[in-house]
Order: sequence, then structure tokens, then C-alpha cells
Amino acid sequence: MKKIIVATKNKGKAKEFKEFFASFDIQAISLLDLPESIPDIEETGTTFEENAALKAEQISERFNTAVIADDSGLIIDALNGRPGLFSARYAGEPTNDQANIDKVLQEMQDVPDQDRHARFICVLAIAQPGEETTFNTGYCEGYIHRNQKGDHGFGYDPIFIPKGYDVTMAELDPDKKNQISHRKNAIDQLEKWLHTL
Ligand SMILES: O=P(O)(O)OP(=O)(O)OP(=O)(O)OC[C@H]1O[C@@H](n2cnc3c(O)ncnc32)[C@H](O)[C@@H]1O
Ligand SMILES: [Mg+2]
Repeated sequence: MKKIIVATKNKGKAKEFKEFFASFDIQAISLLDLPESIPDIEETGTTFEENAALKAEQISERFNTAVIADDSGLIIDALNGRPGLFSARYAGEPTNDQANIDKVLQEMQDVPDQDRHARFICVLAIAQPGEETTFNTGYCEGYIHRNQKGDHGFGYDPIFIPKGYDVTMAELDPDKKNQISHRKNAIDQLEKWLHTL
């Protein structure tokens, strides 16, 4: 089976990449699967692209092979785009999904229903030895719910209601999330490239 390294230490992301790539007969190997421990990559970029490139390029250089990285986050209109680039560390470091959810819900407390629009973004970077890094972006539109519901998925899924649904992303079956998510929409753009692997 063909293999590709996905430069993430996020368990939830890693699971989704494995599911997506299995349908192309490709095994996704995350940084959590490697026998050696990989130092954390500092996400010092000022855009999702820069952070995705930092992760993909550093791991590609280390293993001299093609690597995919994902920099993603939640963009909330009523919070002027926050948590945005800082989605992982919104309530401080180390990353804590529950603390991040609590902070968003608290900040959104007085925001009326019609102003609760938000979107997930996923920027994928592909770094390959001797080639320019390439980028693909996917979005998923929706709303921030008033409380958290559901145990599937990860991160902000329990407070995000995708547009056209009346349940949170964390209440959806994981296969359903994988049909509509920002990550799915970004990975769809890689289809041709995945076939060349
Ligand atoms: O950098 P890596 O190691 O990939 O893992 P990370 O969790 O730090 O990932 P990011 O830097 O890209 O931060 C993205 C944050 O946005 C959130 N997020 C991203 N995709 C999500 C999804 O599909 N559902 C819910 N939350 C998501 C998630 O909580 C992450 O903490
Ligand atoms: Mg990160």
C-alpha cells in the first residue's frame, strides 16, 4: 500500500486523514505513528498557509519525502474572525479543546441567533523534495450553537452546526462529517495528485 506522512500530532485530524486516504488506497502516517518522537513545530506564521508550510516543509526535509500538513481553525464573524489562526491555543497553552469551547461560548453569550455565522477553514500544504510547496483550501460554513452537544469529532465540533443541519458536527456520524467538512473540501482538490503517488 502507498504511504504518505501527514505532519500532524492531532489525533482527531490524523483519524480523518486515515479515513480519507484509505479510499485512495493510501496509508496516512501521522507524527503520532512514528517510532521516534518529533519535536513540536512552532507555528509562528501569520497565515494558515505559512503555518501549514512550516509543518509540511520541516517534516519533508527531515524524512526527504512528500509530506502533507493541515493548518485549520474556526473563524467566527461576531468575534472578528477569532479564534482563527489561534484556534488551537485560544484559551492558552497547552491546547485544551474544552477550555477553547468554554471561551468561545462565553464570548458568544450575548450574540443573537442571526449573528452567529462561522466557518471552519482547512489549508493543506504539500511539501516535496526539490519542489515548491503547494496549497489547497477548504471551508465549511455554519453557526455557533449556544451550548455543546455530541461526542464525535474533535476540537470545536460540539459547538458548530453546519449550514443546512440542526445538529452539531459532533453529533453527526463521523462518515457524514467527512462528506461535508472543510478538510474533505480541501482534500477533494488533491484527488489528481493523490493518484500520481
Ligand atoms: O498542528 P497540528 O499538529 O496538526 O494539530 P493542531 O491541533 O495544533 O492543529 P492546528 O494547529 O491546525 O489548529 C487547529 C485547531 O482548530 C480546531 N479544528 C481544526 N479542524 C477542526 C475540525 O475538523 N473540527 C473541530 N475543530 C477543528 C482544532 O481544535 C485545532 O485545535
Ligand atoms: Mg498546531
